[in-house]
Amino acid sequence: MKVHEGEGSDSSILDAQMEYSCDYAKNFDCSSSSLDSYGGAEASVSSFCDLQMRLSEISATSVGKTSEYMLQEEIKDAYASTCTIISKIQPTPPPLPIFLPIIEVISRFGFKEMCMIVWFIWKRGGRKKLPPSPREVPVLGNLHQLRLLPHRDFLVLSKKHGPLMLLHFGRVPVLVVSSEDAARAIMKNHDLSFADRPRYKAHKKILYNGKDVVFTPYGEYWRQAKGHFILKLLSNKRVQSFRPIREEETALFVHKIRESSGRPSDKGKESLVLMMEMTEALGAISIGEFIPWLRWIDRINGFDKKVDRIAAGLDGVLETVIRERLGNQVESLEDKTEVDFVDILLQIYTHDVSTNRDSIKAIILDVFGAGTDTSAVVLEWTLTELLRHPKAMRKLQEEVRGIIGHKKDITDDDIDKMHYLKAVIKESLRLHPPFPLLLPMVATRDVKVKGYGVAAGTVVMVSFWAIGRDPELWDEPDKFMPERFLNSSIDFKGVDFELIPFGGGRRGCPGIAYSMAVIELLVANLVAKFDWKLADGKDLNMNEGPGITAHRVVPLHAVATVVA
Ligand code: HEM
Repeated sequence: MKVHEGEGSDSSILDAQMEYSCDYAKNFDCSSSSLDSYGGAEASVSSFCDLQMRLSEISATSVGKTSEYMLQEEIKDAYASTCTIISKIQPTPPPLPIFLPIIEVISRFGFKEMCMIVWFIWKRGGRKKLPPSPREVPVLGNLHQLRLLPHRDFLVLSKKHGPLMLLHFGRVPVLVVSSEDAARAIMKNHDLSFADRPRYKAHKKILYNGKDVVFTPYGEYWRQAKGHFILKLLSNKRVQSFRPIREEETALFVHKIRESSGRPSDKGKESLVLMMEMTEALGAISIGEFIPWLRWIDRINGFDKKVDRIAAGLDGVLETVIRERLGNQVESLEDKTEVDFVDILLQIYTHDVSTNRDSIKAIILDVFGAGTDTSAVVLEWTLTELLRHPKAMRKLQEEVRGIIGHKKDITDDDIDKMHYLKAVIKESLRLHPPFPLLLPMVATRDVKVKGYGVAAGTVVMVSFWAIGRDPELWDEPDKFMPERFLNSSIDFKGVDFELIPFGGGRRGCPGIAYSMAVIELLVANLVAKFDWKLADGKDLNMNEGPGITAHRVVPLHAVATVVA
């Protein structure tokens, strides 16, 4: 083989090819075994070497000696052998027309340039290799494969098509992520590229055109508003300062169960119904969102009207609260004995000119939607599992009652010692995450994830429902076994991707410490002060209802007996 001076030696070209083929194999996620099944890495490299020799001989000897037509014929032959070799690694070789300019380049410049072009084409080919997809139907894409509980449908589909699966909702590409390592790739390695959220009609209408944090697009407004959450509403110091309110509310809750007279007032009930409707509307898949020319269906089936009604109803409630609170507002929060989220937000509103009333209302909705509703879901499922597993309930009651002794109130120090309680809550979050699909993200640029191309604009749904039940990660994944967390360092703070009920990366949940403080205190009180049994003694329906948060489809009906 003739190598021109300055173009490198045989071995450096070979090295480059080795490197390339390994890199290529990596990009396509070919493990050595999958390469072996294509004839083995060594076989590929030696074939590349033969090819290189043939091509370089042609390019070195032919130019000027052979007519251009003959040269192109020879090179086409060589191309055919390349395709055979490439097809062993890459399912579809580049079509011949793409190769013709390369023939042109070889005849004009030489082998090195050709290598660069082939490398470029392969790289592009790698980026364009799309994740596997189930079969689509015209217009709907894969929408016909989804029913009321998409997380359950995705789990079934991903078992067939893999942990990175590309669906189409109408014409919108939707990447469903169902494994721990794929979630890590997206939420850690590429989290900036997936930091946006989709902009859906219901979010815009209910959340003041994206003035909240949860669904707001990634950008300056998000940065500023999330800063309010992290620094002013949910800092460790603030979570500590909410302790008296937490304890008071827990005591009230316990009192209501004790008296069995826990009926909310009509006004409260109305707001509660609106909140439930909000979470349902925010999680609904509206057809017009994905197939624009079918938007009229949302008008006819009443979806648009429902969203308008919910938005107006919530705005009315929020305006009443804000007016009442502003009327009683004190100059500084220091002057108040008990401070809650609304007080803090109104302080921001009155002192920070860049924050307007809509932002405050949208953020209050985040606190209630992302905060309160999620905790209610965790509480409901945790009690459900404890009722279905009397041994676990007994073990938890023994732990909690043992630690508090004859004391009336449970303190944060007591909670710190309750390891089984923490394991019970983790196990409940693993099996029944309030957001089974976390919250949707959007790719802001073309990205390559685990060898697959993900185009800008693709909506990404990470199914923690699937990850939490992955048999590769969990023994007997469908069983409720809090013990699995007793001697384990796995936590839900967004570092261990096998347990991400709060998401992770830059769009991760800022409310972990706050919600854990509330949930742990509530569960500890409920099991310490009451014995529980199912109201009708029957086996429980374990299905979730529709909506962005996974409530029980049938509300839990349990009977509490006060412990003497
Ligand atoms: C058990 C309780 C909770 C669960 C399971 C939960 C779960 C989640 C999840 C899965 C996300 C999306 C994360 C991602 O995209 O990576 C999220 C985001 C968020 N959560 Fe929570 N959350 C809970 C409690 C709270 C609380 C108490 C608050 C506030 C009071 C809160 C405020 C937020 C906000 C503002 C975001 C949006 C963050 C962003 O987009 O940058 N959450 N939460």
